[in-house]
Amino acid sequence: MPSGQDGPIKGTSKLWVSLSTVKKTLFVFACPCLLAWYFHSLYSNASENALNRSTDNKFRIGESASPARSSASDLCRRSIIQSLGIEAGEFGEKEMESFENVSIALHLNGESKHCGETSLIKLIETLYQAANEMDQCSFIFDKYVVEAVLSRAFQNLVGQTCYSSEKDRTEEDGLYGFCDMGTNKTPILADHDELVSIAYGGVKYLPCHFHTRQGRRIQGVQDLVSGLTDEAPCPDALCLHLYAVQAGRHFVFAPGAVGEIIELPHVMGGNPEQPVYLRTLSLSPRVFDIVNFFRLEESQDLVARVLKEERELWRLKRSTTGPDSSNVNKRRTSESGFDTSSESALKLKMRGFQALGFDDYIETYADGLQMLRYNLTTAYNAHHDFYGDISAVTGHHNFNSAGVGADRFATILLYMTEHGERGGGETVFTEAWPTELAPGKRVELPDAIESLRASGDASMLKTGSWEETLVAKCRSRLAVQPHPGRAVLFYSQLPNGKPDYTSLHGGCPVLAGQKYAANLWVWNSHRHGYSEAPIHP
Ligand SMILES: O=C(O)CCC(=O)C(=O)O
Ligand SMILES: [Fe+2]
Repeated sequence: MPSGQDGPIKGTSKLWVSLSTVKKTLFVFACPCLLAWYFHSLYSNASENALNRSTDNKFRIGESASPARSSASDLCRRSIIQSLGIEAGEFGEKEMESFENVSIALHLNGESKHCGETSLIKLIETLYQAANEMDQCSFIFDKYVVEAVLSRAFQNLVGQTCYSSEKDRTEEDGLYGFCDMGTNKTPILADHDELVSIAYGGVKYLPCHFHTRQGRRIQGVQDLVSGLTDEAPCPDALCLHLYAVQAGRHFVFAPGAVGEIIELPHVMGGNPEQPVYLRTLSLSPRVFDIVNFFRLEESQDLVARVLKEERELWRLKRSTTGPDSSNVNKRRTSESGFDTSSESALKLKMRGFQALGFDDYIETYADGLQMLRYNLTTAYNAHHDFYGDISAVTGHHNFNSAGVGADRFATILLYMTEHGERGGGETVFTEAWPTELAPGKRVELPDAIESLRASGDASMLKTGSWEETLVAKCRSRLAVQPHPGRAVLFYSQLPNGKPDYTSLHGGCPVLAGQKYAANLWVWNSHRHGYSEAPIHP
């Protein structure tokens, strides 16, 4: 059973706060200048091998499409080129030529290995074909149109190798079968109605959304070019890695190795002068340090505030578990309280969404910041932060995140204190081994218990108690040591929404001092208790 308590619900209306500069591609075609026509003629023949549909209604790559171009296709070509900033003189012929050498790797959400590869120039050519076929030529490219057009272009370019491995999908479905997981597996997110579906072969598919390796959502055609700077210098000759994310799902970071760094230049951290970046601690479960996420004063402010809190629902008191905050759990002996409204809590929640690759902060997807206090010997035994499909218990909320339900998706744990090497208080991931340890050096639990007892470090705990066993795990499994200002991210769900059972973790018994920490929980959709939340049928 996860840490209970969704936290008091502040209100039932959606609060939308735009986090990032909304990069809507808004290029008004006011003056069809010579340059546009130059590029128009330069590229007028270049796209004829793109997005071709054969008579059996399957996409074919590399075959020639009908060369007859309508004026709509001219408009598409001009508008895409203009969206790249070329008409504004930002990019000249040389830049366009250089796009040919820029490779783009497409990954399925959460996959470190790419499933397909193309060049930027091919993608641009295919984009205007796709926009034309979808009747979406315009000098104003809405973000959702861009996503639909990109989905269609990638379906054509790499759809033969980028497809879903889910049981109910085949190679034939290509990328569309991945982007649209079907009505039973597509949670209705806050922006669901804005999605622009793609009609193909008599079927309508929901589009993917596309993110850079750092998690930024592609919002306009020009982001394909500005995204390049995120990757410079081109690693392994692939200059831009894009991640296709299924409709209804969220971007999940996809490192290839422990220790890998992922910079988050779009996130303004605790110290605005210093960069924010992820350091990969584990691949399964996916655990990361978020370096420079928050600063000491923010942490002190949160602690001071919760200590002053007197209202029953929010004040620090013995923690409970379960979605309705009703059960005192013998295996969770900490105290907890909620900060749903302070400026620091709101700022951190917004920063958390931004770090996760959300382009909007959605209040109904977050619990209130949960403040934690652990006195000597108190702890939280290994648990998952997701609830699982417990609709039978709660009666109405649909927690089945693998379907259309909503459950906890990711946790950002904030630490406010430190306890020294042997002072406990770590967060242990009991299914993962310490990063730096060679496989031959791993210590199994019975040996870990024996050496703990020999050390006398846990003498204040009852022999044979779950707390003692937990300390032994904390010393032999992947454990994150608390430090003031340290923040750790881990996912409770897999990229397809299924619960990640390897995310089992616990708060280790505190053996020195008093621990303060906070949970920032992000759900995959509207959380339990809100009127928009998914209801079990
Ligand atoms: O205190 C910790 O280190 C972990 C806390 C935790 O996992 C929780 O409250 O859900
Ligand atoms: Fe937890």
